[in-house]
Amino acid sequence: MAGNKLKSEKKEPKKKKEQLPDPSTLKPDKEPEVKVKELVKDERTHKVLGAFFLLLSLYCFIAFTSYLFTWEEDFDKVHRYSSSVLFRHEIEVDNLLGRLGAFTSHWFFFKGFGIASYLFCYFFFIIGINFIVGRRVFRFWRNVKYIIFGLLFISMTFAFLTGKSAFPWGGALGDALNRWTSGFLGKTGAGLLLVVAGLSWIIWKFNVDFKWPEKKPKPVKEPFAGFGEPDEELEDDESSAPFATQPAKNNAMKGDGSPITVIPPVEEEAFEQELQLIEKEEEPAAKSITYIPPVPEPELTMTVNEPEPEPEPEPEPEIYTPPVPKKNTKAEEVAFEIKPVYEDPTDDEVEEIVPVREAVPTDPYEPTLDLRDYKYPALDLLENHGSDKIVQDASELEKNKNQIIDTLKNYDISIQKISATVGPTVTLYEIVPAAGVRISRIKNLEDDIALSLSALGIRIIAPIPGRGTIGIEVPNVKKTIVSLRNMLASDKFQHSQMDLPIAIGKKIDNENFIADLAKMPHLLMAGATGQGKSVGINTLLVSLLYKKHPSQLKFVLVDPKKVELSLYKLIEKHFLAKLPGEEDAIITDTKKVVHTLNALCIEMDLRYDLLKEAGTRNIREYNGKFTQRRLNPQKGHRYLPFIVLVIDEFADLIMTAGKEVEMPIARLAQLARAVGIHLIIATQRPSVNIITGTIKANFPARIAFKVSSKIDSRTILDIGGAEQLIGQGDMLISFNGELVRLQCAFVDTPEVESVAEFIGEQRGYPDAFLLPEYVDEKDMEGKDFSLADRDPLFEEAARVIVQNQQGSTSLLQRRMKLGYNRAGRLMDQLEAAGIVGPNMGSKARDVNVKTEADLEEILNSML
Ligand SMILES: Nc1ncnc2c1ncn2[C@@H]1O[C@H](COP(=O)(O)OP(=O)(O)OP(=O)(O)O)[C@@H](O)[C@H]1O
Repeated sequence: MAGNKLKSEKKEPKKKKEQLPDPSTLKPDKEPEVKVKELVKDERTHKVLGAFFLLLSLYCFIAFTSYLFTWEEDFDKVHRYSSSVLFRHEIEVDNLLGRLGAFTSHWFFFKGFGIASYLFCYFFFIIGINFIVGRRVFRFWRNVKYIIFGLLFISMTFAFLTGKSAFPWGGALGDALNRWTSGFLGKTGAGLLLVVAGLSWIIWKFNVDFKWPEKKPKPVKEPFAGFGEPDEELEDDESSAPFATQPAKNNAMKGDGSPITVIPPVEEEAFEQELQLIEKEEEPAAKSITYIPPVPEPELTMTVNEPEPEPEPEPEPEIYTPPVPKKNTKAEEVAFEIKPVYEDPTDDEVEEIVPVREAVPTDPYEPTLDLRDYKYPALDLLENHGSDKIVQDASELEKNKNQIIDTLKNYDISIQKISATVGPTVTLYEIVPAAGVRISRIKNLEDDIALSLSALGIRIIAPIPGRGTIGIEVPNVKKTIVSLRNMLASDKFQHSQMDLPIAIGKKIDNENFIADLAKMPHLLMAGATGQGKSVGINTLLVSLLYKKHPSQLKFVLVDPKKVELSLYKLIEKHFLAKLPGEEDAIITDTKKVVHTLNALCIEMDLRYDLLKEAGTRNIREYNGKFTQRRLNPQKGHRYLPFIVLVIDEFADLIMTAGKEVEMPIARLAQLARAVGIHLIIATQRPSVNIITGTIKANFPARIAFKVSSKIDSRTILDIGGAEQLIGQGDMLISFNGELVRLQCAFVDTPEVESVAEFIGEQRGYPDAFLLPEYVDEKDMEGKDFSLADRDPLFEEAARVIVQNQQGSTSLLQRRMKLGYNRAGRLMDQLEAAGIVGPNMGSKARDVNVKTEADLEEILNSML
């Protein structure tokens, strides 16, 4: 490099001399082209344009509004002189924005679109905002379509309704449309056309649900025999009416009216078999071919492991559809079968009961029916970044091999055999040393070998575990980008039955490294800035989005840097979880992070209670039982989605909140795996005060991108090596006791954006998934026993206790989604109010109030 530099410096004066005779001719040609391009791309140009459009929008708005009041006075002047009014100083107009305002408004209102002209203010506004913010806050083409429809529809409607009014309500366009349509269809026909167009738009936009009012089925007790008393609230739920079955509580809360049903326990089906099958995962063996180059020494052969055959003209499925249990269709069939019975009842009460008994046992709960129309993102939303074909340069291989042999020879180390495996970023040379050579000697020569190969990022693995060889990894001159698209298209990912499959990257032998986050069960990522952490996080998140349904997975995203995860805001109503009452689902504020982590701990405790009550050991067994309808939603049971907590900059949090953050994270990391809560934590600074012993002990799976020192590498991986990586997604993953070098799959921000947009545009839940409420201990201090300062949930808690006649704190926790401390405090307040008796150790407290009527009296007297 330095040599090159010197050469070019030396040459420069010569060049100048040659060009002296005609220096001016080239300049004017080149410069403007570069400048215009740069100018168009320049962020500042966008901001200036943004400001211009916003002002234009405001200008039009003021001019139009002023026109509404001054049009009569200004009409003659503007109409008579047309555009020349702009240049006649003697003409005075009343419009607030002078002659230009009067002329523009006249032009838009009278000659154009009437009152619909306000849509232009909106149009300029959205362009302005998009330019200023620097991304598509408003979707341009969609808005253009709405605006064109609005201009036609509103102008014609106003022209139709206002008839011969002097004010140009519909403008020239509205009048013309109205005249033509009324002539063609008649006045009534034109009116009907407008009504139909208006209604069609409303239906299209809001997907209005037309439901015939249904009769309320009489409460039925028998089908619930296995569950105890049915809940009033559920009986009243109208969405359950057609089949006289009850929606599961969590589905009902999400309110999409899907006929998801709660039914009595059924006999165990072959469901368990299905769950067991999920465990199996086949790993296609990497093929290898042998290539023997002309080696001078007789014993030395060289083996090149060919990359796995290209994901051949892979029949890429247009839309990836994960295996949804066939039971889906079954549920629908049942629904259709039942309907006729319900429509034609001779005796309402009897007919309504029958379907419940018949339909129930065959209809397993299917969480994906919450959003039954949900479409998984298609692979073509992602890009192919170059070909995934690994470039093998035979001369480069030969040269490196000879250099390794020579270097070792210089230190009197002879070898028996050398082979090479070419990966996407590095080539692994495996050496079998001659008998009697000590491995530590080769290891100590790491730097010398690196120097002689004049390459950065040499890593020596001595010995390669389980192979009896010594590995030397040398970076390839030409690296290959591993596209996430190709990894997601691979059979291994497509047919994976893992709970939370994540496509991480490619191994040196070109095999896809796809792992199950649920088994990891948490992941710690570290890497110096700019080495590929953010891309890595996106890769993991996008993999999960391609495989999971919104009902099965929720993300809690913590982004102290505020920009890295903001793209995922679009999927808030599908995949994000947040605290009740929070506006933003993506958490950027440290205080809120502490609350969210504690809320997650509460969710974890609640889930453990549910698991315990269901007699299950983990989320899989629990959800299995729930889908088989063996758990009663009225007792607080619900389908549990996996929750993945992602923290993009952990160091930042520890610096600002220290123990407050560390404690809940350590708790979650220790306990949350069984209840389906998994953590992905990334940090730029892997120092020991950030990645403490407690944290490390609970994150067995760790990823290191390039770090700045060997110490950092040791902190994260317990071994050096990550400082030798070459950046741009080159990484080491320590998982299952193995250390593997991978090239991280690459997904670019626009790809993530289009996946998020694709999901965000679909119908979602009414809100993000709500985590349990967390009340800061400090906020509640001193309020414990004072009835005047009762907890806001006091009355609700009292009702829960009296309805169930069970004075148990864990009942309050489960039913009201509360943490242990708050539930305990509520119980103390209930005791102070005489509603429950004193604490009786492990037994539930006595409930002193026997009926709800008595309770209401007590509550009223406390007001
Ligand atoms: N897997 C990859 N394959 C190819 N190039 C990559 C890969 N990962 C990252 N890069 C390149 O490296 C650049 C920096 O990556 P990224 O933004 O993920 O770094 P980072 O570690 O998150 O940095 P920071 O901590 O400053 O946010 C990317 O813009 C991209 O060009």
